[in-house]
Amino acid sequence: MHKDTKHHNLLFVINPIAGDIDKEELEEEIQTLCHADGINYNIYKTTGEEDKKKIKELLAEHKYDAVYAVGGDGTVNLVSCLLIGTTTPLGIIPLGSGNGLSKDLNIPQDTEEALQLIHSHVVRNIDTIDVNGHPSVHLSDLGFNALVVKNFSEGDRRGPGAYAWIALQEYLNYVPKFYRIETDTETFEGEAFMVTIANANAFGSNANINPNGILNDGRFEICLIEPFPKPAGLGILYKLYTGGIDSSVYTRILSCKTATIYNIDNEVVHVDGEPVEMEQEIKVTIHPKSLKVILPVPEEQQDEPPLN
Ligand SMILES: Nc1ncnc2c1ncn2[C@@H]1O[C@H](COP(=O)(O)OP(=O)(O)OP(=O)(O)O)[C@@H](O)[C@H]1O
Repeated sequence: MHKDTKHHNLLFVINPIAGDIDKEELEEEIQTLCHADGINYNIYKTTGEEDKKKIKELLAEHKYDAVYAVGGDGTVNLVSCLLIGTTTPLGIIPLGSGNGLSKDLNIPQDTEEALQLIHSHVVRNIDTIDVNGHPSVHLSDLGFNALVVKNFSEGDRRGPGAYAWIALQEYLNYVPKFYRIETDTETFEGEAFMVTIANANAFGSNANINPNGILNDGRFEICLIEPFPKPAGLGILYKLYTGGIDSSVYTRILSCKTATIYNIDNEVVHVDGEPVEMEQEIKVTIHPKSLKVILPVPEEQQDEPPLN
């Protein structure tokens, strides 16, 4: 068994609806694993109402060694908001329709394997981003994708098929919006199809909008897809799914530590997959290494003796 530290007291925040996956068996597995390792644990099931307040109360009452978010990127964001700037690490058991951050962190997508992180892991620090007071750990967007996310979250159907269908319908009529973006190093002014504020790399769909992003380099990227003729859409999609979007003539990447985005056309915004209402002026700042995350033990360390 290899660990940076042994955890004795865990909280699991389970989103029962995430990914449309039944999680009752998972609760039994958590019980078996924790009992086998002498770990105390609590489970909090989200309701979608006042979850942040209730989890905050649990965190104040108990001294948890780690909190596992069991769900998709929305659940990961909910838990992260409460752990940023603390010494308590975030664990992820990816069980949503979008599990983007867990993929960027190389957390196993298989539930049994991800649960092994309870026994064996390392803890590392990653950057987080503040988007007008909303913490973002993964990817936030203005423009086309944010509109699709909003329509998807308001719809009844879940899953990648429903998302793709909404995206196709919106794509046919979408008109790029106007933005002014001032970063600590450069200024962009013009129309864009999509503006992504990227701490990480790829959306849960595996579309890699920021192939060279590093989660702990003290910087974030603003990834622009500029207006393009509709027939070029397939080529852009291909590059998004093959890790080459930065080579497209329609993209521009601004690497920075701070930025102000003037959302002049009041386009919709999402933060880590959740639609959010925002002012026209959006201030973005990086908080370097402000969140501790639980990760698989890197292969090269697997034969070393445990630290304690
Ligand atoms: N018990 C619940 N009933 C309904 N909605 C819930 C419940 N618990 C959490 N939610 C909502 O689930 C969303 C987060 O879901 P998450 O991203 O973790 O999983 P997901 O399957 O990827 O979701 P989505 O498909 O909506 O992106 C939040 O909008 C939250 O308000």
